[in-house]
Amino acid sequence: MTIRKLRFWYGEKLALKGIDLDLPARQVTGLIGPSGCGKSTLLRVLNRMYSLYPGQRAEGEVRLDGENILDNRADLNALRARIGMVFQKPTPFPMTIRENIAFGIRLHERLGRAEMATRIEWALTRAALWDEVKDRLDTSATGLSGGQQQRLCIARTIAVRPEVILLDEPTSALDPISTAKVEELIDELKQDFTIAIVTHNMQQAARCADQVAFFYLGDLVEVAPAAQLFTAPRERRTQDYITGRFG
Ligand SMILES: Nc1ncnc2c1ncn2[C@@H]1O[C@H](COP(=O)(O)OP(=O)(O)OP(=O)(O)O)[C@@H](O)[C@H]1O
Repeated sequence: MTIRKLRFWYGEKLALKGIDLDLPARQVTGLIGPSGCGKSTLLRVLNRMYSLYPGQRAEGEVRLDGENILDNRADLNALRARIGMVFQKPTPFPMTIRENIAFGIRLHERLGRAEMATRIEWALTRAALWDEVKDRLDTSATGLSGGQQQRLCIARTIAVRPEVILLDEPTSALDPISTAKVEELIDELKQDFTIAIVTHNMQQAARCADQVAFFYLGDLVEVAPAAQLFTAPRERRTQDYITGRFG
């Protein structure tokens, strides 16, 4: 995914001021920066979520396999299958574990019963949840722990086989053990998916991300391989942020 000259407005307010960033295939890109710098806004642009809100608009290019997804002619339903999103708080639907996965698949594909069962098992296995839920697929997803619910949301996202997965602070509501599981999962998923993760946790960015992008007040200040950004940042503002001088 390539982002070029991306500007984004909430009404009159310019929230992204001209972003150029590549999300390399099968790598994890960490998005960091102080509160309000535009990280979540960027994710909302990348899956066109803003289109639901009048007064919000984007300018520039976000290309996925060559197609500019900001183009008004882009098919939003198809796009949401290609670009999945996982939010900060686990958001299982109030239905069974099986139905949580099947629901999203049905929006995009018609699968026979056996194929559906295979796809559900595949998604739950890839999300490292299958062993914990295989005997309770027809019970309510709301009975799962927070960490399990978040892995269910990841399973629901990958079940439609997207190309890109956007994660908005996916572990901020989880305990350390569940966080470690989700981080392991991210590492595993990057073999097949292009991943962007917003995080406030710099250790998490250092652990999970191949490259890290530092945002400040709507600008992309610096992007570099994680090891470099955290040990030898080029920009003073990055240095100040990672050493805790602000934010
Ligand atoms: N719905 C909205 N209407 C107007 N301005 C908004 C809206 N949502 C966000 N903003 C503004 O856009 C800017 C970027 O916000 P955004 O939520 O993307 O930041 P963030 O880096 O994700 O912050 P946080 O780390 O706190 O989640 C902020 O100045 C914010 O106040």
